[in-house]
Amino acid sequence: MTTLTTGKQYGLYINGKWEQTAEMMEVLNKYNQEVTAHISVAEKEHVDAAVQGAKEAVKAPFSPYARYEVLMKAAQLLVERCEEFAQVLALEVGKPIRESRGEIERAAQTLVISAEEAKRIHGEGIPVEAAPGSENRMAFTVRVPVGVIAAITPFNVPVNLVCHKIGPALAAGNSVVLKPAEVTPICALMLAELMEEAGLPKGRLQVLTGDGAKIGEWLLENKDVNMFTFTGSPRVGEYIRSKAGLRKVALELGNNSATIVHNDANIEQAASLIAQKSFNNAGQVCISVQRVYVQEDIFASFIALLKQKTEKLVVGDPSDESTDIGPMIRIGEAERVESWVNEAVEQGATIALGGKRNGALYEPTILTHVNDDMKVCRQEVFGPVVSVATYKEKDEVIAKVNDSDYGLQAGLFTNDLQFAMKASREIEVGGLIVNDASAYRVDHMPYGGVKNSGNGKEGPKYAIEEMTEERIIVLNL
Ligand SMILES: NC(=O)c1ccc[n+]([C@@H]2O[C@H](COP(=O)([O-])OP(=O)(O)OC[C@H]3O[C@@H](n4cnc5c(N)ncnc54)[C@H](O)[C@@H]3O)[C@@H](O)[C@H]2O)c1
Ligand SMILES: O=C[C@H](O)CS(=O)(=O)O
Repeated sequence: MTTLTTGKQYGLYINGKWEQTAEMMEVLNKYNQEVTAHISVAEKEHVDAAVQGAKEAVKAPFSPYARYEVLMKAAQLLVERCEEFAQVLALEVGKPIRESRGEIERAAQTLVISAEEAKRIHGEGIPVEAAPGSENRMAFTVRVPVGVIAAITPFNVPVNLVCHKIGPALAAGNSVVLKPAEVTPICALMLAELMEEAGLPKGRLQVLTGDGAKIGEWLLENKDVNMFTFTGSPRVGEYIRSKAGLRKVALELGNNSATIVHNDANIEQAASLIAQKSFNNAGQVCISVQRVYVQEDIFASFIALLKQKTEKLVVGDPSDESTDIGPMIRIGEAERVESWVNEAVEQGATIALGGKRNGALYEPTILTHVNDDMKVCRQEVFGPVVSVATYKEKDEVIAKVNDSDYGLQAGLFTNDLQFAMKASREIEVGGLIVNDASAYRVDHMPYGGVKNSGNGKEGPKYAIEEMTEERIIVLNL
């Protein structure tokens, strides 16, 4: 197998072999909607073979240092092939080429961090001798792999979010059965090829493509899967949790991220960062800024700056070096966003900028005069739309941010240390970003939400904790 070029047909990656199926599925170029490649469609027998192979592979020795070497080598290969991967991302996601390169650079870092963590997995001494009657005992814990991990990933960041699953899972000594999003599967298949070249033992990584709901169901039915790690929509996440039984489940789900701009903030900086972080990847980022709350004294000047900066963003062909915003993942998704904006306008919102659609391209859109119950505020837009509302008091805005089913990350621009500390105590999120927008992430930080945004943390160190079991060893001396 080589990399994506138009017309290519991809197989499933099972037990180190590429297997093409009779039924194939189209992968579209998201900018021109042309068929660019075909992927294989896994059936139940393929799912079971992949899980069985993963279960066998986990029994073979694979030392922490060997895991470190494989992951470091994979990171190096990814850096060398950055351009090739980025071109594929631009095609299959519609992600602008400069942003695509950024994703590949981050993914390589995620693999490096995972490699480093492979050498640091450790337990602790437990002073059991402190208990009466246990004077002659000693104890310590070790962390052991959970076994076979099913990793199910979304379309929007298909290289780095796959690396956030396979990196820590392999570093911890597990096997992985990966099910990438059906609309953006090619990069995951290329990653499997790269892992093999980096020396990953056969069977440690299996990749299944095809119908997400069917493969998901067969994975859930297979009792040899020990853990599910899922990134995607709350609807599917909740379903997986309901069917996984007593097995481990880690969920990274959606958000309708809020960012506060207080009247003492650097408004220029806030407007620049919010303009950038509301519209990256056409707003299809789980921590993308969706709700902005601006202190009412500075509303007019903030909106003027935000418009000025957003107007400069170039919408168009993701392969073009000058493009800032490419197409959404499907024309239907752009139509949904258009209908939500139109509905908000009917309910009293004003379009300060944008609001127009051309196929899958939706212009970066700023809404004002919104209320918290409009879909564009209450639900996850997952598109290039930001809604700006005002507030008077600190308690009021904290309550507004918290009036959400979600809680992944939030942003706060302020120079008031007391406010920043109050917000860090009271805002219900997995991460609060002070003097930046909600969409800040580096790959070694703990990352994950509360409420309907999920549970469990990613970032290799934290994911490894989820992907291992703590076992206590007690010595009776
Ligand atoms: N919190 C995070 O880190 C994070 C990161 C990226 C995306 N997301 C969220 O992902 C969503 C967008 O991604 P999406 O549209 O690809 O999500 P999605 O839930 O539609 O799909 C995610 C994955 O689940 C698979 N799937 C679909 N039905 C399934 C089923 N019944 N059982 C098992 N798997 C099934 C899909 O094929 C895909 O691989 C947004 O809500 C976004 O916020 C969250
Ligand atoms: O879509 C959500 C992603 O987790 C954000 S990031 O690409 O990891 O920064």
